[in-house]
Amino acid sequence: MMDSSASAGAADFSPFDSLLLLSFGGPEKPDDVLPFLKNVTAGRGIPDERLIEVGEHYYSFGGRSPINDQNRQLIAALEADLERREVDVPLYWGNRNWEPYIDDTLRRIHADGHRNVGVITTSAYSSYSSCRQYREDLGMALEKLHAEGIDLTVDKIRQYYNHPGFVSASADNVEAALRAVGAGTGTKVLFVTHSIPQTMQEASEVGTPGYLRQHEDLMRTIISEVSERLGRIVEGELVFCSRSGPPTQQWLEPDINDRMAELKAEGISGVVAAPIGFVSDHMEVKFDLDTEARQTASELDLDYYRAATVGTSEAFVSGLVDLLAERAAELRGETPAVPVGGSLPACSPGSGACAVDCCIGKFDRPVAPVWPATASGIG
Ligand SMILES: CC1=C(CCC(=O)O)c2cc3nc(cc4[nH]c(cc5[nH]c(cc1n2)c(C)c5CCC(=O)O)c(CCC(=O)O)c4C)C(CCC(=O)O)=C3C
Ligand SMILES: [Fe+2]
Repeated sequence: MMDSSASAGAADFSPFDSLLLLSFGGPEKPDDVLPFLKNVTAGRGIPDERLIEVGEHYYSFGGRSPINDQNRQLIAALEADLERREVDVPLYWGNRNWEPYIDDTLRRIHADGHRNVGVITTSAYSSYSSCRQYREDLGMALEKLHAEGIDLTVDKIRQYYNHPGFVSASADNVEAALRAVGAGTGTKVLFVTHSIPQTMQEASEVGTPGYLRQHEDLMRTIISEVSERLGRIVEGELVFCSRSGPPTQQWLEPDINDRMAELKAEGISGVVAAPIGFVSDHMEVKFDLDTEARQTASELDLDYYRAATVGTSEAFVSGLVDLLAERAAELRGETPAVPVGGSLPACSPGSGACAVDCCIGKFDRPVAPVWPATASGIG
């Protein structure tokens, strides 16, 4: 664990004079659903039928995604942690797809007199959707603001799937779930994440170990940690949810529903779904896991239990603040400890190795922060 520096007075967050939680965003009321979905899918080639279907998921929850309230809670938890460390740097909130939009928030940050923003995103892994696209969002917002005569500097923490805070919070959740179901043999842990197109998976392998290997690494770390804590071998595998895109396009498989049917046929009696791909119980978790996969399990007569997401757990939240402190120290030219749990190295910028063209998308868009490619090439 990193030293939180709490006892040694205020932790040094310079050069950051402001912080930003950058997230996906979601609708707050039924009228928001369609404009939100248009924002998400602009230029992404998602079939209309899929959009209508996903719109229904939101309407069945009153047209309100849980994600915004969860981010408000995460902000409150981060602020409490910063206060404990006597760090007097304000934390703001911006989203890719819904209010408060990133450019509006950056404008506010500037108007409040701040110039150097430290960013946390709500995505733990490397891929276009979960890392680079946020850098593009920042890059495009900065370009827009620059045209208005407003200039800011942004930097962000590394992808944190293997940061000890995220790893231990995730392991705690799997352990708690297995204790709750009192499972012995015959129960399997299905580690669940968002499916992505095969092409996006391949792009993620250019400058990092890749989306898939990162999940597998965390899964193995959790399995060995929880097996040790429970004193028995935990069985688990990686499955996917929330596939979209046209059927002709290859996405990561197996889908959790398909895999549960096979496992039932193989004699498995129950599953624990552990959503390691998501940091809170947003719509993918509430609909794809708690509604759809639970229903599939019930039809298959398979016991089903969903493990918690990291949410606002202490280990996760203080890990994020440690990551901000780590990045701030790097920007001051220091070489802070870059702790990892698992067998893969720290992701950029902790290792300084994220290539400029890492996880490149299909558009030629500016990115911020811009990290130079390094000789090692692997982050
Ligand atoms: C890797 C990944 C994460 C995890 C990392 C992260 O958290 O960032 C994630 C999170 C989320 N995805 C979300 C919602 C949606 N994602 C969609 C579409 C897509 N997601 C993709 C990937 C990911 N998505 C991809 C490759 C697409 C296809 C379109 C494209 O290539 O961009 C669509 C369009 C309809 C559909 O096709 O499902 C929606 C509505 C919400 C908000 C939930 C809420 O409202 O509570 C969250 C947190
Ligand atoms: Fe998504």
